Amino acid sequence: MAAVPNDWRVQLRPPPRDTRIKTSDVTATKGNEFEDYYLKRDLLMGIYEMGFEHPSPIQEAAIPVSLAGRDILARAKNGTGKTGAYLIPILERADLKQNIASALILVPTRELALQTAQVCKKLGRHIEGLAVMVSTGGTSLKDDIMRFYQPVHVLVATPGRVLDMADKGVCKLSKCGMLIMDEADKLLAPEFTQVVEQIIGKHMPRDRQISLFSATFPVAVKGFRDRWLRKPHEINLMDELTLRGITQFYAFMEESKKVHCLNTLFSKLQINQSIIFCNSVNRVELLARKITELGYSCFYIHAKMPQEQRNRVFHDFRSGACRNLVSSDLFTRGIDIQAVNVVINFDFPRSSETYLHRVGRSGRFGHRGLAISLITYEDRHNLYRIEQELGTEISPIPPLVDKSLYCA
Ligand SMILES: Nc1ncnc2c1ncn2[C@@H]1O[C@H](COP(=O)(O)OP(=O)(O)OP(=O)(O)O)[C@@H](O)[C@H]1O
Repeated sequence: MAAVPNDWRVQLRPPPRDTRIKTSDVTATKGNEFEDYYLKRDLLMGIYEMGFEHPSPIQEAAIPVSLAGRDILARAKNGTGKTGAYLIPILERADLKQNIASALILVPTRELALQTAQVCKKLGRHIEGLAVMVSTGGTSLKDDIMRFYQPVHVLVATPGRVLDMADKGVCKLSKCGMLIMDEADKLLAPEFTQVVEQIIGKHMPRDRQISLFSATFPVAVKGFRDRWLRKPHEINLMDELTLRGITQFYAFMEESKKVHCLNTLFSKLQINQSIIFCNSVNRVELLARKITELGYSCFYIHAKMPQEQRNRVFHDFRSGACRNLVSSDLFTRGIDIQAVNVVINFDFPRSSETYLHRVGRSGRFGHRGLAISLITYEDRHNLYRIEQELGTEISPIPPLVDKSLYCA
């Protein structure tokens, strides 16, 4: 019997369908299909096998423009599919005939680099010969150098290591015509800007496409945009700032009562997985110890831990080995763990950007989530300011939190 054009779809092995309710942050689409973008079949296969049935709003807005080669400045809410929005065009356009990188994806943390590379490999799993490489600080320089002698088509990296490799002449970016800056505003914070500008100015070809993605674009981004982007196509899908599916509460208390309060939250809430944020490395370790003493399972992670240990914690938490993770702002951006339904600000963040990215670790892809901030007298002005800046309401926590607000 002659093959019907669509029979390749029958052979696909997508994950079980996600039947949970989703908010309009991801469902309010124009009705496009991935097939509308004329993507190669082996890429489409990877997309469907990820369980992506239709493009999300940011994917609809960014994919066609990016395929056309234009610079992009895209702002969309946390967890609404920005990674796919930039990876799909890259995978479509990467030149597999040359053995040096066609695309560079810069991200601010090593864990996010690993996660992004994993998604890239999964989306591209049917693309024959595709080589995706991760290059970050905290790993052996020698191994990285050896790896660069192998073919690489898509490079996911943190800025410092890639500049080091490019300066040494090991990482060749002369034909790298696509640059993505994910969590772009973080990459343009003082500690990164110069490094990023050197990568572009010294090592990338003049004819390059630069795309910036984030949920937050403070004014600091403007200078960079004016210097490096050429008539960027601007996308802003943030008519309101916080995610629709996330319910936000605060609990007012003295500093000394916070651990007791956390204990109560653990016993009362239905936590699938939680991330608990502290404002310093010391406080992360102290709190993790206290939670363990209370008898709850808990991992912790921060940037001062050895990289191997960080990787292990990230991997084990992601695979569900532990219910709670205490973290510094290392995990504030980009980390995508679908099982996290509760975020707790044990320490209240100082900026509205940090608040937004932290609470966005729950409620991924339009699902429901709960964000609870423990507020002391000193935090009261901050709470008010952040509420104003985000135009959102953070209410006092009720004695009983309705489970339907944050459980599937
Ligand atoms: N079209 C789609 N259909 C179904 N699920 C999707 C689709 N696109 C992305 N997802 C899923 O949604 C989740 C969030 O996506 P992603 O991590 O790309 O969000 P993001 O916008 O980059 O978030 P953040 O701003 O926090 O970095 C992921 O688990 C991803 O697999």
